[in-house]
Amino acid sequence: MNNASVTLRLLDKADKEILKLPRAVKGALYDFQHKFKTNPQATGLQLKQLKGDSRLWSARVNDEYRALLLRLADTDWLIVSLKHRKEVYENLDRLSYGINQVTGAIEYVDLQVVEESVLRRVSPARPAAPERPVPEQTRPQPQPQPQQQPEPTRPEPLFARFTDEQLTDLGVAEPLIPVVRTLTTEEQLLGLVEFAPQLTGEILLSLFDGKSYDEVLEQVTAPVAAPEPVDTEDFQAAAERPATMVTTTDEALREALEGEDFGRWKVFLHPTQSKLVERDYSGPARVGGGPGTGKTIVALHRVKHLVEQLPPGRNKPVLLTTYNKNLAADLRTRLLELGGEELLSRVEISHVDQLALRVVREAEPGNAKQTTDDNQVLREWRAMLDELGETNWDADFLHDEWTQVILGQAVASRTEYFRARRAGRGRNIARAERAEIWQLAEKFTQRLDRLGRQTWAQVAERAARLEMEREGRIHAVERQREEAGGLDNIHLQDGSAGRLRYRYRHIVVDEAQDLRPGHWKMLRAMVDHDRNDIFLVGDTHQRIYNNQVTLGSLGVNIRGRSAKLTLSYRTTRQILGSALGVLEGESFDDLDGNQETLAGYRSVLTGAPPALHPSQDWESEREEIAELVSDWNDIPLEQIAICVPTNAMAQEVAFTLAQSGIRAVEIGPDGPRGDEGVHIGTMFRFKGLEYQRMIIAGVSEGLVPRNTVLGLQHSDALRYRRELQRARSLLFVAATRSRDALAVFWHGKPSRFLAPLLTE
Ligand SMILES: Nc1ncnc2c1ncn2[C@@H]1O[C@H](COP(=O)(O)OP(=O)(O)OP(=O)(O)O)[C@@H](O)[C@H]1O
Repeated sequence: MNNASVTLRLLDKADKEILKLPRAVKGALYDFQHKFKTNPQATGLQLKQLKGDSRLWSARVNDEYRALLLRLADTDWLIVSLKHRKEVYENLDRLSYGINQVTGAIEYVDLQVVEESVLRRVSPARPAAPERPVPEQTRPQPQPQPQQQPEPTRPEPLFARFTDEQLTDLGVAEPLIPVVRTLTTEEQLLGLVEFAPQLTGEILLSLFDGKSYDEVLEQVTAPVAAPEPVDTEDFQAAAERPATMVTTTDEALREALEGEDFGRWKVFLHPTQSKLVERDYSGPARVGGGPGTGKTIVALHRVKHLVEQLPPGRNKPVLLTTYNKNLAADLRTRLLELGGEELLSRVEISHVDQLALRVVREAEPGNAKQTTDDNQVLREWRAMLDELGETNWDADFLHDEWTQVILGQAVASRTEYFRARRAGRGRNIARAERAEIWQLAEKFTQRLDRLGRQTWAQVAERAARLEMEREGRIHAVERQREEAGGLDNIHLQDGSAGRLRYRYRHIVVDEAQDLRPGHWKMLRAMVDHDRNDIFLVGDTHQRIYNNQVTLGSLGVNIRGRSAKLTLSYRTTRQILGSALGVLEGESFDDLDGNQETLAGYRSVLTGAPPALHPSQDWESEREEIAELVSDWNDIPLEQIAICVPTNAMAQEVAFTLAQSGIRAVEIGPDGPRGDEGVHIGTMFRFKGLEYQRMIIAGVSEGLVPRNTVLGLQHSDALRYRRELQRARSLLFVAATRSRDALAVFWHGKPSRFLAPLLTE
């Protein structure tokens, strides 16, 4: 045996066993992997084949513990479990392993562990359906109710309507079928899911939640099915498939064995995630998917993958960008965790406005304008309209029109504006009205100029123009080179042009749904049209700013390179069902003018349904919130967040909490303004964030959506619809931030968006 090249890997779920072990055993395991890789045959390791079995081996970790290993090939080993010495050698038939015939993944099951987990959950009095009904999308099939008779009949098994063959065709691990047949309650099913291979859990929960066989086949199985026929004897080929979730590098193995804070996201990507990370795309690619499906995780791994393909160097040819400063800081932290300083040193991380501002400053070093946020700009619009005595147009409308149509499409003249497309902008506007708007927009631009201010939309638009001009110069140089017959013998007219290159080789964008058209044009011009040029992740259901774009029209052609993640790693099935209810009836785009749905969006995590808290008035609501936060004293305050409709309400909640002695920090545009305390902010601030428990407060009619939105219903029906959708998306984002618990508060009349939750 060639000891120098021993491969040792860890199968997913074995890490969960390891996490539960005493610290000393983990330490021993760490030493074990080192010794094993040096020489598996070393006597101290007592490597031996388990009786009657060709692939399953055991090795000594310490006096008490043994590692169970699958021998994939001569020098290729896979740790599948870690057990107490006494548990390893009895009843070996219970240890089952094989290659899933649908996905080609290696699966390992300890039937005894699964059976015990199911038995622990036996609770005969409980019906099979979840404790509380959930909305239609995730509603389980009607289940038989327990009989009222003194002699209860046995409840029907959960999966009686499916044949064994159907279950295995979907990808359920074959050795588990007999146990699956015994399940009669949701609790038991959850017991099985805990120790079953990942796919088995996903399939069974989807069926349990009411999805049809065909839906599960399409949404759960097909995305992970092996593209080629599966050889169920070829373990080494199976180990290389994305469907087999294993550690692939020594470092990842060490981390998984070591880590108290071991991040599974760093190592065990879902097969659908890893395929997207590793794919070679012929041009810009997009990954969509509901909240918590790991889009950011995929973006981070994609960056790592791209960096690994780069030739050695010291520059930063990869740009990772997102919507705001806070999220960019978070990306930096996580990228560092994923790949250390070495990875970070090849990646530029900037939020997109910062990037645009840098481009503008670089081109106009004298530009000392102050950049103003949307609220200030709106105030300025109002002030101008007041001064002009203008009552035909309201500030919000003009601001949106200026930002989205005039700046968004880089409209440069009145004539161009007459012709500009106003798709999705609400009511039609006649030519004479356009002339009025154009004049007001010009006045407003001059006013800002005089004040020495600029808006972020102006910066984005300016940066886009500058970058496009720059790209034009790059093309001109290339043409010169070609005409001169090569690089060496050319005489460049512009001395600087020789150094002029695209700024990046690859661009990765998170939170893509909220970028402005100007941002896209700028990014497009920063990278050559080449393989793997732009990779963007985002979810239009979470679009909370009015920046609807059609990427194709901005030069970012994602057609044919669009994919979707559907398994939530954050939100429980209960919260997910309620959150989907909030979006009911709306339709969403795919960033490229087509429709996008959340079909297949699911979770295997289970928890309590959202708690609903009606209150008399705002004051009592705040007091009840303070009480709930005091009750949640089993977790750090920073893991709790409170989300409210307005800034004023955020301050009021913070005040009430302070009176109860609870520390709180507000989340500003750049993130939390302090380290300690419950996080409080408006719904806008929670984009991309995640908390253990979440309170959404003030979900009252008139606040969510705002009265001003409701007022548009008769004056501007299209804009009303759009604003209503945006308000729904805001609530959807807020509701999907929590991992464990969600509490919804309101006073007076509940928001119309809560109707699906209240009628259950
Ligand atoms: N393969 C994985 N293994 C373990 N955890 C994962 C995995 N993928 C994602 N997660 C976890 O799920 C959570 C959500 O991931 P992430 O933030 O990437 O989702 P997202 O799709 O970007 O969410 P949102 O759209 O709500 O911002 C995070 O806690 C992340 O660590």
